[in-house]
Amino acid sequence: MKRGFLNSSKAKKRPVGSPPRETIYHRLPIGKQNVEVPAGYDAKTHFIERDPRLGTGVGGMTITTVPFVDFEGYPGEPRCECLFHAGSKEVLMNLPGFPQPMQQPPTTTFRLSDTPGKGVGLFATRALKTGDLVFSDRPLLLCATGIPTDVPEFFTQEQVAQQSLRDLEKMVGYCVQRMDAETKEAYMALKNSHLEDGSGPLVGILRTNGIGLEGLRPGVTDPTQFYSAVCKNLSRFNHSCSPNMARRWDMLSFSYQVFAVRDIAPGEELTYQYIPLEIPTAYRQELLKPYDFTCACLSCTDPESDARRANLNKSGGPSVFHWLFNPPQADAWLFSEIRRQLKLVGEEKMEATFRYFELLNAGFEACIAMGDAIPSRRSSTKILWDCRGLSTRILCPYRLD
Ligand SMILES: C[S@@+](CC[C@H](N)C(=O)[O-])C[C@H]1O[C@@H](n2cnc3c(N)ncnc32)[C@H](O)[C@@H]1O
Repeated sequence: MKRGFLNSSKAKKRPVGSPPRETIYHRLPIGKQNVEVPAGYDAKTHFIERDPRLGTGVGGMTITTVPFVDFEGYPGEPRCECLFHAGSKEVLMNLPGFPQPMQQPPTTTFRLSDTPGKGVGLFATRALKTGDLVFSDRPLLLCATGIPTDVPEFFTQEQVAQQSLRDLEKMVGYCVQRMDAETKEAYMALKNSHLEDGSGPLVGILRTNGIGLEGLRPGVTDPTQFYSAVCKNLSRFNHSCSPNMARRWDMLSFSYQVFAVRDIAPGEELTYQYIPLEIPTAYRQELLKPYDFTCACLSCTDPESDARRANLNKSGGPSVFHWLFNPPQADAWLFSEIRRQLKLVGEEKMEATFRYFELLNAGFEACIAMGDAIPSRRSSTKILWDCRGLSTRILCPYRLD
């Protein structure tokens, strides 16, 4: 065959009689796959590697390292290899005071250790209090998602997906090549649960360990167009549907900060959520499939758990607005309803969820609305106490800004 034929416009035309491809395949495959893609369709995404002090330029993607220049005054700060969409680098360059060093707790809080049936996990080395900073982690790799793949029209959906995996492997490869030996070793040591679905080895690690990151693309709201961050320690957390950790992204230090959402005893496993927690068990197990394990946490094995979570997730939960207007309720209703729901949060251990954050704030507002600024005057001490300890420090895990 003539060289370059597969990339010619003639070759890209759909053969007569073949069905048109209606939608672009966005979901990457999981499980066992064996999809053949004709050779010759290499990634054509254009990216540039520029002087680290310069921006991305118009329309292009950039491979760069963050912090961009020597991190004066903070030697030894880890570096993150980034594949940036156009505009993301400028977000950081225009951030007053960027970059800042990562905040760390005064003493070590965790160790990595093998966990039966789960691989490596994190364990507390000392007692941790609700709201404590457990560690900060700058990603090893921050990879753009939703990168378009240029394929001929006659490719099936499965072939499009396979080709985008190949293109991504190539681009992650460029980033990994730039890592220093230690960072590369840490990346390659991470778990890969995508061994048979057509992902290459680097993309397999990205898909197993990547954490969605938004806030770096001004004006872009499509979640498939954000970033995936792979971290040295954060990516070692095992999942629980009742996690004891929550994370927030700190743009200035370009790192995730991890907090305890309840008191933790020395030796306890530290866990966080890979998926939303307010949904029923069967749905959670479905969403966990790409990670290739069945969750056997206390909630997943308790037949009463779904009912409790459904009760918590009901719309029109207790709020000052509801108490006043919708329809008006007695004072006692607001506090008793907040307490009833907080009890459910406690039973289900869902302190890492946005629902808990909302309930604490509802309690806080209720105390103010009823003139109860001094906690001991009503039996709302616990609510106020939790508010001060938690909601000021922990942001919703889904809202990273
Ligand atoms: C992000 S990694 C977590 C760290 C991993 N355990 C390791 O050895 O590096 C995700 C992988 O950990 C394992 N895992 C996480 N949570 C688990 C759980 N609750 N039960 C069993 N395996 C789990 C699965 O193999 C999953 O693909």
